[in-house]
Amino acid sequence: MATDSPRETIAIASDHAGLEMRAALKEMLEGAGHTVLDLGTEGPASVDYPDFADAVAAAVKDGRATKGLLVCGTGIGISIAANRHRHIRAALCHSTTDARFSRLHNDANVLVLGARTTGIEVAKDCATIFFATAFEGGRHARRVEKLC
Ligand SMILES: O=C[C@H](O)[C@H](O)[C@H](O)COP(=O)(O)O
Repeated sequence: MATDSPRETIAIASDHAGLEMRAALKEMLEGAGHTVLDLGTEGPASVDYPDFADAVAAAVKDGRATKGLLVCGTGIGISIAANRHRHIRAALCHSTTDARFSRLHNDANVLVLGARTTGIEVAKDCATIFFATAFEGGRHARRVEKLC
């Protein structure tokens, strides 16, 4: 399997539903040597997931982060919001296979997880694989260019 540089600067954010999963993934990613830019939410109060997708998209756009990680209840709403930004390719992943191919074939730059639909151990494995796998390029590059 092709792998990226093992170090990324990752902008992470979640709504209230993703708070605990985000905290666990932050700890894991920092332990693996990545730099994490944590963009909230700060506490358990109910918030709106588009605001957090927008915050991560902005960090990727202005270079504060090389990739992103978003969590909401299902991962669906925050994926929809993130993918409204033309420079974002957000992949909602439920398995390590999703995570691997989202990088290999789609050059996804934001990993999305659902805290109410995916267990924490699968989520950690998805994050490990996503941030360690390089884009394959070749025929996939032509297709990704058409997304912009
Ligand atoms: O796609 C949306 C997300 O799953 C949200 O996390 C979810 O809708 C939040 O629901 P609630 O406000 O009932 O916690």
